[in-house]
Amino acid sequence: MAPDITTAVATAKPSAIITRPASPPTRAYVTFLAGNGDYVKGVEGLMKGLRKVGSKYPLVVAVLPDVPEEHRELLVDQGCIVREIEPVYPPESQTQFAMAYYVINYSKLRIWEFVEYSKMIYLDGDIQVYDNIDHLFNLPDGQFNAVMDCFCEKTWSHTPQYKIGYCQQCPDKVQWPEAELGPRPALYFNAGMFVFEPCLPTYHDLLKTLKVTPPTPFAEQDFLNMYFRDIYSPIPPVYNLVLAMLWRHPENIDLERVKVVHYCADGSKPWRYTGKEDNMDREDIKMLVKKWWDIYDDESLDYKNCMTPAEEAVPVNVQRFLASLSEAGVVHYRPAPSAA
Ligand SMILES: O=c1ccn([C@@H]2O[C@H](COP(=O)(O)OP(=O)(O)O[C@H]3O[C@H](CO)[C@H](O)[C@H](O)[C@H]3O)[C@@H](O)[C@H]2O)c(=O)[nH]1
Ligand SMILES: O[C@H]1[C@H](O)[C@@H](O)[C@H](O)[C@@H](O)[C@H]1O
Ligand SMILES: [Mn+2]
Repeated sequence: MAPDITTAVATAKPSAIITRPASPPTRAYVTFLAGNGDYVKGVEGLMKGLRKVGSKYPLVVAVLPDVPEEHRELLVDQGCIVREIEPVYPPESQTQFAMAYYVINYSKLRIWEFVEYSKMIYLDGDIQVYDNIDHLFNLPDGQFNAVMDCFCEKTWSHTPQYKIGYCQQCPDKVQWPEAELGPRPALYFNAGMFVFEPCLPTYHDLLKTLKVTPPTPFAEQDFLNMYFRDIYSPIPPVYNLVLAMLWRHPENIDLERVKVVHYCADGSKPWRYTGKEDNMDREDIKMLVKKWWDIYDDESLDYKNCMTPAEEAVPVNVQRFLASLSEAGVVHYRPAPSAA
């Protein structure tokens, strides 16, 4: 076993003594926001959810330039760290109609640039956290952790998996026909939630690789699956409940234990919910949509009602100013040192 740091220092030769303590790992949650629509509600809700479960780490929101100032202010007032990112464009020759979709999704790759953090947990804006998941920051470095996806919904109809009824959630139900289709595909994660390490060489390589990779229907999700296939290490579905699992693979889910819910099924975004789309009238869906609203509407979770007296003493405009200096690298300041 490697000696701990105190032993290492005590037994080191004088020339090897560490004079400055190694800085502790810096960690944060990160989400992504594009446009002037209603996804900002999802991000406000997510911030409040992280606070409710007592997360120790801040939430960084990577925003595209088209996010209006009012929305950025709502997020700062809610205790988020807002960071603008440049859009990432897909390789040329793509049909125009899909352009916005690809730009939105590929821009997520910019978060690898946030190297002031050694480890981050990415969460989509349509995710809510119902239990503390800070322990995921302790997963071993050098891996890419995320939850395995399900292939059973119509959104997958373009794939051979869907066509033959194969799903990695129940790989024995329909066997993968190796003879006809070749080796079984690598495990595939949903990219609404993942644990990763920001890193500049990786960031540059991701963008370089993207330039020579034709866009595919699930955009950056397909791309990340391809790029990280060798270090992908699955984590249990409780860390990203893709809602279709409730009706496609109920035997794999214990709803009571679910920590993170991803409102990705068609019609399930709580702030747009009408109950009309397929499966949206299920009792478990109604319960989960209500649970999301309970957090969003809970004023006691608003940042202004949770600040310590010391934090409150710093006016919001000064906090914003400090945050922008921090972003520019002039000072180190976090408007919300923790979500709690
Ligand atoms: O107008 C938009 C659209 C998307 N988003 C951001 O982009 C994320 C991804 O979009 P969705 O959550 O609507 O997409 P899905 O969950 O249906 O999509 C899944 O597939 C996508 C690619 O097809 C991405 O990989 C996404 O992370 C993954 O969860 C959102 O959560 C949100 O954070 C916006 O801010 N504004
Ligand atoms: O991989 C897909 C993709 O992320 C879709 O956008 C989502 O709606 C599906 O549930 C998921 O299986
Ligand atoms: Mn999503």
